[in-house]
Amino acid sequence: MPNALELTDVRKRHGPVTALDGIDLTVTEGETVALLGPNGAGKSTLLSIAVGLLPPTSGRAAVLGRPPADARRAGLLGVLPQEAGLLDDVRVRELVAAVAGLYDRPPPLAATLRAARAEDLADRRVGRLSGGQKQRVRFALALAGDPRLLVLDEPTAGLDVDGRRALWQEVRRRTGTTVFATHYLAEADAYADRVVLLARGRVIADGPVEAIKDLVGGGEVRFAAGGAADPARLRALPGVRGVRVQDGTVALRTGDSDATLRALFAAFDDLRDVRTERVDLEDAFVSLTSGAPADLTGGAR
Ligand SMILES: Nc1ncnc2c1ncn2[C@@H]1O[C@H](COP(=O)(O)OP(=O)(O)OP(=O)(O)O)[C@@H](O)[C@H]1O
Repeated sequence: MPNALELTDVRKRHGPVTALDGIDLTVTEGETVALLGPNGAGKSTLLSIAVGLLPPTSGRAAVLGRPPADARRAGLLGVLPQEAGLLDDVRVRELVAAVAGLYDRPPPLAATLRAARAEDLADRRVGRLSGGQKQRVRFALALAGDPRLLVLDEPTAGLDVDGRRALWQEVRRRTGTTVFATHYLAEADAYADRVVLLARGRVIADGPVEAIKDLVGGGEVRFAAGGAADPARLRALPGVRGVRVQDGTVALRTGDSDATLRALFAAFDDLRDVRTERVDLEDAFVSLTSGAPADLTGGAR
């Protein structure tokens, strides 16, 4: 069975800007994959190439074993691009019906509108809709061919709480493959099986949500350096990824602050000034980009 999505050494240059710098990515059928990364990391460029809306400078993209544009035409691929323009003068029902009409076996229009929570918008003119309502219509267009691969670029942008919940409910309900870009770790956490972390056009980490959460959502445990400042002993504590001793303070980078703290208190009885801090996502991204790629798959991928 072909993979849902396969990118092989994909590079994209815009003049002097390298947007993608050698991306290899395989998504198997049935996976829900979140693409995370700071602004300018290359998420939209990657997704645009994956769905055939942008040609790569070099490398190859395939959707279900076909060139992405073919897969789109065959109704295998549904796309919600970032900031896609919509025709203003038509009614929602006409627009969704016209797009569904491009496919061989589209689901009934009512089902598509319902799935995107756009039924109540059916008779409205697209140009008069609010930003969040337009996003629902874009989602309906992505669902219109009942695709096997759904690619969503920041799908919840502009949606209210109810709209976000409805969108994720629909993604969960579907049996196909979904790849989505988001800035929200919480969305990746709740809805993805796997997270691909991008920075500066490269994949810097790729693995199950829990492993990435540890990596980017870890913390730091600090305390006054005293008898417990032996770095080798500290490095052996559960969760610890790095040890720094500076100006009389020990700082432990950890993927599991609770486990590290428990072991620390059990191992040393002269601890003073113990504090824990969470490392924020942006800090984690910055520190990850300066290091080697993190393989969290145990070589499985
Ligand atoms: N048409 C273009 N011309 C020149 N540079 C571009 C173009 N499109 C993207 N870039 C650059 O490529 C890089 C990757 O951009 P991209 O939009 O893919 O990032 P992103 O991760 O989606 O960012 P964001 O989170 O802000 O949406 C950025 O440096 C961007 O400025």
